[in-house]
Amino acid sequence: MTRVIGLISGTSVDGIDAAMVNITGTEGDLQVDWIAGTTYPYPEPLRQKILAVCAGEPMSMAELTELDDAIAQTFAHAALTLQGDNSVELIGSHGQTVYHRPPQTPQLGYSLQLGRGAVIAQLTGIPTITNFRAGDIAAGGQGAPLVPKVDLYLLGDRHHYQCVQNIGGIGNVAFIPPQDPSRSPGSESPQMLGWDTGPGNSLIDLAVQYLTNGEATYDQDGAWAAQGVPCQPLLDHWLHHPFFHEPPPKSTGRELFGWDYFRDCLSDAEPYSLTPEDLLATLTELTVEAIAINYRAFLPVPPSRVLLCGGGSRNGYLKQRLQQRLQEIYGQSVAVLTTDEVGVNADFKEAIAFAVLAYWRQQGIPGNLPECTGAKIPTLLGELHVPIL
Ligand SMILES: Nc1ncnc2c1ncn2[C@@H]1O[C@H](COP(=O)(O)OP(=O)(O)OP(=O)(O)O)[C@@H](O)[C@H]1O
Ligand SMILES: CC(=O)N[C@H]1[C@@H]2OC[C@@H](O2)[C@@H](O)[C@@H]1O[C@H](C)C(=O)O
Repeated sequence: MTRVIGLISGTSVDGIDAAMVNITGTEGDLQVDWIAGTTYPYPEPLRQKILAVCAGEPMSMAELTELDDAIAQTFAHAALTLQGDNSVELIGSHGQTVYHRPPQTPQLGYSLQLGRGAVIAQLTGIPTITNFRAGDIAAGGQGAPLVPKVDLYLLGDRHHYQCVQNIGGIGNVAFIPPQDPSRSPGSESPQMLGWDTGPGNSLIDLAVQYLTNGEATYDQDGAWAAQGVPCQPLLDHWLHHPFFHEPPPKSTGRELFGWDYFRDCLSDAEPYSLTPEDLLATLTELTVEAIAINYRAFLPVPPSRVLLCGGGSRNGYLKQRLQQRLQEIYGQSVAVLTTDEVGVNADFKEAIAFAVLAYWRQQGIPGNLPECTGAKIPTLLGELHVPIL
């Protein structure tokens, strides 16, 4: 058994999710037992700097290195706070994505996560694995999504065609066909798939901040959007965005669905004189429709159930709209649950996944799935930093 802490701050930049778990087994026999989790907020000035650099604001190398170390120190504190009196053998730290560029043949992708591992290892005294995306990218992959292989072993089911749908700042899906070991060798099952579906909460959050002058950061439970009506012509216009129609493998980030895109949305919306409620309903519908379009175009069979995770799984209005939309496109009811309902904490699944990816790195097991990232081969993910005692 290995006790591991997984750390991540995602594209919402809402704080560091830290999960402490006990891990045994390898792949098919992987067992992850939950011990504790916490979300450790960034100090507000640090959060603002991260959002600024994500929005493309210029920064000197000196400022960038300061930011890198400030993030590493905050991640280390999050790990130490969660660790308490427990003995922890390994940390898997995703870090903070500040830039993500998907590959464009012949150019490789590039993905930059800040919070350097040597500092985290030194401050915590715990071996730390970081920089998980680089190995997949060097093998020609998108470097994302990396969580699907963990989803496969934690959430794979004998009978269901499942979609594990993360709705963070950005949305991503892992499509997992039934994992029935008794299936006869000749009876081919569709392969596992995974890709980014487009905006998750990023545009909804930006709209709430814009509409409240920064007083609020998100639409709790979707209560504000639920009072509005989506503007169909505007939605149809936004859905022409090529990312929604690009076949997988594909990945994205705040570079595509951040402030600049939101400003374009606002100017597109001007002729319709929408109320705040209608604007939020339309942006929420964009997230729903992006998921539905991607499923309809790229899944080989309809999912029999969808397991939601990430903060968007707490948005009751969004969840209800997704269920209705999937029923409309497939002409049959599709169960939409949260991963909590099948035993995996929906708020901490990504943090748990980076604990598992670190554990796999230590065991010499590849963490990527080429069918999801487009990498040429399965590769070891991450770099090990050992504290100097
Ligand atoms: N109760 C809630 N109601 C509605 N939305 C919520 C609720 N709780 C969280 N959210 C949304 O979830 C977002 C955070 O989600 P999450 O932490 O999964 O994103 P992330 O991990 O930063 O992003 P990514 O998965 O893209 O890296 C918040 O910014 C907010 O929009
Ligand atoms: C570059 C980057 O940080 N991408 C994230 C982001 O957040 C959601 C989506 O875009 C996802 O594919 C990816 O993270 C998750 C943890 C992944 O790699 O599976």
